[in-house]
Amino acid sequence: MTKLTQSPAWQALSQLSGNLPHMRTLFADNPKRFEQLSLKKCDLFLDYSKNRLTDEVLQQLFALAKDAGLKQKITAMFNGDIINTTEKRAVLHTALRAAADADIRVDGVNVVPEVQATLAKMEQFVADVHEGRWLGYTGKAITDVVSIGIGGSFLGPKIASEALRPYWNGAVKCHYVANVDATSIAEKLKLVAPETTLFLTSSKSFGTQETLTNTLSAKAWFLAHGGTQQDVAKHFAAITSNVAKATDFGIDETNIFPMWDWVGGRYSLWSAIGLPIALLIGMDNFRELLAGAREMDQHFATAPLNENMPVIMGMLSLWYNNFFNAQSHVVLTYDHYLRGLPAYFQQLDMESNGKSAKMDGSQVDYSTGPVIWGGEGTNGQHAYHQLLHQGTALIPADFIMPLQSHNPLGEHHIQLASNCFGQTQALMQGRTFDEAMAELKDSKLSDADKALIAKHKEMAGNKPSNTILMDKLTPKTLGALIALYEHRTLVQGTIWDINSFDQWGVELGKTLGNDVLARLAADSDCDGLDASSNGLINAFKKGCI
Ligand SMILES: O=P(O)(O)OC[C@H]1O[C@H](O)[C@H](O)[C@@H](O)[C@@H]1O
Repeated sequence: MTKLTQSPAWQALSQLSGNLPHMRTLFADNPKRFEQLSLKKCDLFLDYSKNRLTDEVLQQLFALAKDAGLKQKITAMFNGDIINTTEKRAVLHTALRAAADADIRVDGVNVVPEVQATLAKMEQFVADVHEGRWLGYTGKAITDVVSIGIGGSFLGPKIASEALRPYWNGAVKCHYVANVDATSIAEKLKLVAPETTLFLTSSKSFGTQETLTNTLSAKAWFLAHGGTQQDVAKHFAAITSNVAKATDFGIDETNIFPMWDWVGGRYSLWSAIGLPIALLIGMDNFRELLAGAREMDQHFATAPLNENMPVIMGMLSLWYNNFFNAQSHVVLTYDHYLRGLPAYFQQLDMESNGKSAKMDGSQVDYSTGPVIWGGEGTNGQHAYHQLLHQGTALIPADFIMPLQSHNPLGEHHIQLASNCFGQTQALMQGRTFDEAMAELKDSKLSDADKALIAKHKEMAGNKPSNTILMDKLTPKTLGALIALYEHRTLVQGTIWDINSFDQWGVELGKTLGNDVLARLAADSDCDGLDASSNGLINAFKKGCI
């Protein structure tokens, strides 16, 4: 057993997990449960009362966090200490949204002035595009931006853009290309004209196969459709920490926006990687997004553990993962604009906490990051919610809903809210056999059939959920919400003693992909790998099955 699983708090939680009253009882026994187990911070309201929680459980969860040195880890992150130890890097996405006069040092140098200078460069660029000063090769203003990137250099900007649709100012359209599948870029290029299109390549490393291939194809298309080599500087820009590679590739140095090795890809939408967002919503709104995240940072850095929203959410999810064998966690957004958020949180959390080596290299003997998945409500209610209610797996859920809609229309929003709250209630209380029988009272079924159907209608309930509310979805509330989930990830990674900021598994995939590429391109048949891989590669080379 490891130090963690032997710790008194872990042992106590293990005991408590088997001896808890049903949540129905917890609510019936304490009329103040909602007031006591909810909090409002940074324009977000968290109701965590529908969880398998007692005061004792909470105390032990916070004791576990304290023993794991969570407070110290939070401070170390904000200070720019090298907490990404396998890559020897600081983890400072928080510096990207820090106050302009903050002093955050990496290797003794304050990084905030560089961040502010980049924001100023973004501001100028966005203004030039919006106000028609940035002209294409025929002298026309830019109407379309094609943003090329993948992973952290794609999903954050795409999802945030989608979420902030009501704030688009209409100056430009933005199209995202990630997949190396040619269909992805081919379909986008059908929508744009070379003389009015700006290509933005987002790649921290400027070495990612998909992104470079898509950028090369974009450039070839540009040159084949009227643009010349001299015109490239008017139509291609990049965001990268590898300026040399980007200039070698042919991007004009003045069109390069910097990022830094202390920003992880999946934490980078706050940097110039967020340029497509700024082009859609304007720089003032982009700064609001940063301000929302900054507020959450201040809260996370200063609030005591038991009043700290990311800590509470992180510890609750860990409670189910480690003590109830919950292998997945579902995020359900009751807002169409937030429909992409589950996929973004999936990347954020699973790439961060999908680890099994501890910081010292030894293996964990407890489960770590769960599968994160989800979708928008109410759609999921007519599909996978069935399994949430009656399946054999315990799946804790986060429900997220703004109280005011950007599209107030008839009864839509009140119905949406009724579904959201109704689902959390159903998950918590379930339905007893007697209740199911009572519902069947007036049916014409025989008593035996009534009893049989009641067995199928019976639901254990006691299924945990959090509900996160905000007045309205704005750049600021979105910033706070995303930062909340970022910090929740750190909380769990700290308790599990894993590095939430590297991604060696993803990198193995990249390396093997390159090896296979060489074999696919070779003249001779492949026979050097396992029989399955040889067979698949040779089938591709033949071009038919
Ligand atoms: O921004 P890039 O260097 O092109 O990297 C794009 C992505 O590559 C890999 O998949 C990493 O695991 C991601 O974290 C990263 O965001």
